[in-house]
Amino acid sequence: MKTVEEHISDVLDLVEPLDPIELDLLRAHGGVLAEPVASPVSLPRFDNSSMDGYAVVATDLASASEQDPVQLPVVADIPAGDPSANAIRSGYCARIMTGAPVPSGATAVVPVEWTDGGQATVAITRSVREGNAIRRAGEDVETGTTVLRGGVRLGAAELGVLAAVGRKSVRVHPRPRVVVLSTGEELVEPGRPVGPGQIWESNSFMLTAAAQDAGCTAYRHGFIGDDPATVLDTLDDVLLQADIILTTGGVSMGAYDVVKEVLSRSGTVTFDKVAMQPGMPQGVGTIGVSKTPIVTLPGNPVSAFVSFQLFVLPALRRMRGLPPAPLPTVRARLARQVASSPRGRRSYLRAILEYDHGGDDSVAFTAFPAARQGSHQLSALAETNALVIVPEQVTELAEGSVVEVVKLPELG
Ligand SMILES: Nc1nc2c(c(=O)[nH]1)N[C@H]1C(S)=C(S)[C@@H](COP(=O)(O)OP(=O)(O)OC[C@H]3O[C@@H](n4cnc5c(N)ncnc54)[C@H](O)[C@@H]3O)O[C@H]1N2
Ligand code: MOO
Repeated sequence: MKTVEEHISDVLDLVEPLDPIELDLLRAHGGVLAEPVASPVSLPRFDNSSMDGYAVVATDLASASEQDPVQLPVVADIPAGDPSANAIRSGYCARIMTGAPVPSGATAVVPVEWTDGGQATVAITRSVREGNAIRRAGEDVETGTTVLRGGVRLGAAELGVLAAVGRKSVRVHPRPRVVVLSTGEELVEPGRPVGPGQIWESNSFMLTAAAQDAGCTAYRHGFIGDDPATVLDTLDDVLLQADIILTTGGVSMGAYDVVKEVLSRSGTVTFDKVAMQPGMPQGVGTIGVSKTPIVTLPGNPVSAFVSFQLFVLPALRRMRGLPPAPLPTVRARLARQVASSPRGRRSYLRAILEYDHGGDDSVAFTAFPAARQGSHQLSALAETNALVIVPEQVTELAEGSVVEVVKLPELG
């Protein structure tokens, strides 16, 4: 059997960062920057006031006090955005608002709270240090400084920085387009009646959402039956809209395992058993002249979910221009025993992971494995936030054992 690591590496080998495109800022949100961005200007661009008050020559106020305020004539009124070149000299002041350019000659700004708020002349009751309440040009960013390096994910703060340095658009690796297609003759659209032997389709909803959570644009193509010609035609149809295709079902040993049958004849997909539980039957390769990557996940819902987290997520990260890191793991103490795990396969047990600050050693988490661990038992998955790893050669674990645990992505 193939190891988990071998399969991770085979899936990763199929993908590369998507070619960068220029996108307006809000469309670039969630994308990964494909260029370093330097600021063409200083930030702040000009000396400006950080408070509403009066621009003064600080030395004029050396003697100012509550009892003996200094009176100054107000020779200008400077709102934010004022384009005029204001100036003051000793013995005068200008009323100024937050963000307004400091007039030449001024050496400090006195907040309005230290004054009587006068408009023709103002009485100032406190002295002020040089530079008070003045934000100097370039003290945030100097012209030419790199404000964002290539490879960063564009979230709220990054978009703010880009706009602040005047960028309208940037080059980003776009969100990968993921098409999700499930197969199975037994499947019925939720909301429709189910007949004997039929079940409501769930994998494609789950994986489409998982791909969206992973920063992709995901399309739920839905599901198709087990007719090889239809599967082939459908794959042909979705090729154009996909950077990567995910299928579920039809990859094990059954007489009607249609994905395996069709893709064994066309494309480069190889099918293997991976030494893990759940998620043993897996396939990966490319299809079409475009050599679109395709990952064929097993049909059991828990198997499909776990396989997505282990194999597909790192590949999606690489396509987005990020390092293809796996999900993080932590060490945790088992809150209950694991009675059995198949020898020779690595188990990923669905579990609730809790931070345990009362721990008396370096293990700061406790893992509560779900009671229902079947590949079909989706309800247990819905309550969990982690996967306990039981190594290939371990067949049981006592309560209290320290284990490695994969943290599943948190909802954003
Ligand atoms: N003789 C063998 N049988 C099986 C083996 C094996 O090695 N030898 N492997 C088992 C394992 S492990 C898995 S996992 C499954 C994988 O089977 P397929 O990928 O071929 O999936 P299906 O047979 O189509 O479906 C399996 C199971 O999941 C349900 N299913 C499928 N698609 C959906 C969907 N979109 N939404 C909800 N549920 C779905 C389906 O009804 C089946 O119950 O094979 C084992 N068998
Ligand atoms: O290995 Mo299959 O993926 O559990 O049920």
